[in-house]
Amino acid sequence: MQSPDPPTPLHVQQIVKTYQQGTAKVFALDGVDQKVEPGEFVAIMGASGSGKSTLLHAMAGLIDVDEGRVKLAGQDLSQLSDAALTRFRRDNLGIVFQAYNLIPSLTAEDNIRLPAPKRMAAKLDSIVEELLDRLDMTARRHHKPGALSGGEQQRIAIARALVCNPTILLADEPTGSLDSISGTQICELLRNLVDQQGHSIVMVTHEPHVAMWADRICVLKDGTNLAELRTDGCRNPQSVAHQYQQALGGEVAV
Ligand SMILES: Nc1ncnc2c1ncn2[C@@H]1O[C@H](COP(=O)(O)OP(=O)(O)OP(=O)(O)O)[C@@H](O)[C@H]1O
Repeated sequence: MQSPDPPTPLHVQQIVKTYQQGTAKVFALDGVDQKVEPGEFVAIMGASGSGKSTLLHAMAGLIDVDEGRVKLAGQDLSQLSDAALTRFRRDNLGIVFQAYNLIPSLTAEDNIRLPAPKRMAAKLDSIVEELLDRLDMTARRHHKPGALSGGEQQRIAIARALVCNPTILLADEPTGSLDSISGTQICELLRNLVDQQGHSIVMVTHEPHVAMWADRICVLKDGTNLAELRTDGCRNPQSVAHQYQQALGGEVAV
């Protein structure tokens, strides 16, 4: 018998999110759709204020939306209680931030272990070993974040995000605090997670040379889907910048 198809990792349907700014109501998201397939790497681009972070936070269930639905691994997040949502997020979602958000007093290895629930105890050692190896961080496992470079800290943050084997990895400007060499290494690492491990990734970035590592680029404008760009695996920042510029109808530096 054939095994059933895996559920769609992430399906965002017509989501609207407003904020009150003084007397004005701001539509941070105004009817956004997005579907991420298994093993797909999607970048979200857009000008400052276009809604990128709000979309990522809505995808992560970190904020409630006013309208529409966020389905993660087939589960409508609005149907879960707060406690159930917290558990569901831990088991199905990995999140990586620009600022790494590691606990300074814990070693690299203990930061990776942090999100794992008790029921994983028996297999946690081997999972952590494998993550340290896969992310080339075994030699640095006993160091605290303050003794690691930015790129190394981000590797540990990615390992921590993967420790529960999530359905999807969300990354908010993961290279934003890194020099270009470390940033490229993190992009290569994310790409390998998709190509070699079959992970699904959504990454917010405003940089064409980072977005080019994705399979597909969703361009937001004023909280709406403006365009979908395909990278076709050619890793060409000029081509991405050109398509992005055309979509926005303005100048974008590479
Ligand atoms: N907590 C909040 N309260 C009020 N307004 C908010 C809040 N968060 C976001 N906004 C507004 O929603 C809109 C979208 O913001 P968002 O941070 O999602 O944009 P962005 O594309 O991520 O921007 P940037 O690239 O500058 O980070 C902006 O107009 C912003 O001012």
